[in-house]
Amino acid sequence: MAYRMHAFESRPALAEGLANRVVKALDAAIELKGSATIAVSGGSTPKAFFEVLSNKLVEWDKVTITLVDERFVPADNARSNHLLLSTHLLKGPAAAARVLPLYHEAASIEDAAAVATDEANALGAPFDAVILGMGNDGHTASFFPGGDHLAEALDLALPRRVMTMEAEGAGEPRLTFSFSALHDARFLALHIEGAEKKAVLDKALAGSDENEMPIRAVLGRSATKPDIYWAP
Ligand SMILES: O=C1O[C@H](COP(=O)(O)O)[C@@H](O)[C@H](O)[C@H]1O
Repeated sequence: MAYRMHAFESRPALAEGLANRVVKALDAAIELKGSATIAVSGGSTPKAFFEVLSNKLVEWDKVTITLVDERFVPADNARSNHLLLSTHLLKGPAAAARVLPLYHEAASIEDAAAVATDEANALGAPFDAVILGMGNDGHTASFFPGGDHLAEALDLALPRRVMTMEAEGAGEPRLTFSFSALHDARFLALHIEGAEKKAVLDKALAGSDENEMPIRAVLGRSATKPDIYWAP
């Protein structure tokens, strides 16, 4: 598996280092095509990184931010990844960014996924930056072990899209970008923190079964070599 490891002494140092690298990716995209796109993860890990990034000087009005995955809950739900984004990233200079939510009020989660897919396709591909996280079960985005649509989600032959996912470990039904929409980001990062996540990463790197640990798809088959950002 090919990847670059960036190990930091502390979580604040990681947040600063990753934010600076993301600024570089966004600036380069704006310079090249006048706009930039970034898809970020939810969960607890990205909070400090979001706080640092929100204060960076970027032409944020030219940036569209979306989520790699979302719970099928409205944006005011405490478990919404969108709420995390609104609270920790969409403030200060970054408040000028455009946001593309994955959750939409719709008759069904499938309808919401179709709306999110159409909106994302209008952005153009690939993403300029994708920041993935990882759960202790080896999931990333909403590619959960045992997920009802895991095989389709990881199939690079299928089109870029937002799809639905249900899994025992996922809690609510989920919306997630397909691996085909994420793997070729111009900058592809995996952001993990702590000894437990490092042990999960080491286990993932030592094996090949993507059904057991879907993060292996990212580490083994991404068109873009992933940059792993880790701090104890
Ligand atoms: O369910 C999710 O979890 C992962 C990891 O979250 P963390 O709390 O362990 O940092 C996250 O990457 C994903 O976006 C989120 O929906």
